[in-house]
Amino acid sequence: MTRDPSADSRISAEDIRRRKGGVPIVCLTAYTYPIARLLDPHVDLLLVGDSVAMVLHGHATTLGASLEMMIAHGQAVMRGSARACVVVDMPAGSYEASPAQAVAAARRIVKETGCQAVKLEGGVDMASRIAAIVTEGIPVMGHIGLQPQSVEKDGGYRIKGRTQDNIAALLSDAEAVEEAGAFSVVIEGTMEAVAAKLTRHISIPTIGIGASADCDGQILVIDDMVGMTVDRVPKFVKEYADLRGVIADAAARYAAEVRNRAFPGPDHVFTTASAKDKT
Ligand SMILES: Nc1nc(=O)c2c([nH]1)NC[C@@H]1CN(c3ccc(C(=O)N[C@@H](CCC(=O)O)C(=O)O)cc3)CN21
Ligand SMILES: CC(C)C(=O)C(=O)O
Ligand SMILES: [Mg+2]
Repeated sequence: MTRDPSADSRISAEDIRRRKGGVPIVCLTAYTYPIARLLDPHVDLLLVGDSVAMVLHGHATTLGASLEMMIAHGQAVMRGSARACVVVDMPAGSYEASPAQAVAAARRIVKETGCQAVKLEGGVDMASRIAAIVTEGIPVMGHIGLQPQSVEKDGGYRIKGRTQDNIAALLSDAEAVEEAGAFSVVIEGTMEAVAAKLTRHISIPTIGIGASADCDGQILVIDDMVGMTVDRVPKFVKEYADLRGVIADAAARYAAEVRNRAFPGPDHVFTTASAKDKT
């Protein structure tokens, strides 16, 4: 049940673009209908990240995400959100080959999910893909710095902007993404001072993750933020809740009550004496 998909009350990519330098833009990932329902009132932007392949599907890296996977989760998030700008990650292998491949994948994502924008990883090297998608009328969010889809090429998740060469490359990437027409850009896993410098250097909003409080907005993976991630969480994550603990405790109490026959109790079964049956 998509809530009012045509309503212009939904935050657009252009609305996000206009928020450069203003109140920080609040972003989180979302992969499912119930989480989209819960987060939508609190955030400006929901990202259906390809991190879904790791966080929900148990793949070792985001390279396990497919176009079909991203579309299925994008549809679920759109059904649960009414207000946020919804952005869907383009998975590895769906846009690198050519601008034409990128346009075909972006069109399919938007057509099948109704999302507001797509995101892809890369700077100077992927600027032609961004420009081609934007020309089709589909807003694009960039993603520079630490690019998880390049984890095999980089030999791990390495923080960027530690050397002068690296800083110059990041500045070129930020410029290229802006010039290609992106409405905003994620800056992931960079030295703090570099993220702040990139934010001042370009006129589109920067969304930081493991970056800097001086970015124009912040994003985290929802499961990390609520303490649901079972694998090691990156250093930059702040856990605002302990859902692992809440779920483990609930499972332990349920298991004990099933074993000692305390569950189901009188309120959880149908008998002629129970009020529930009189409806
Ligand atoms: N659950 C989850 N949350 C994330 O934020 C996230 C993922 N998964 N998977 C894809 C990427 C990978 N992320 C990461 C993971 C680790 C570091 C990190 O701590 N890097 C250290 C160690 C590098 C190394 O081992 O070589 C660094 O100093 O670079 C950074 C970003 C962020 N992304
Ligand atoms: C964390 C963000 C930026 C992301 O790309 C993802 O979740 O896939
Ligand atoms: Mg991603």
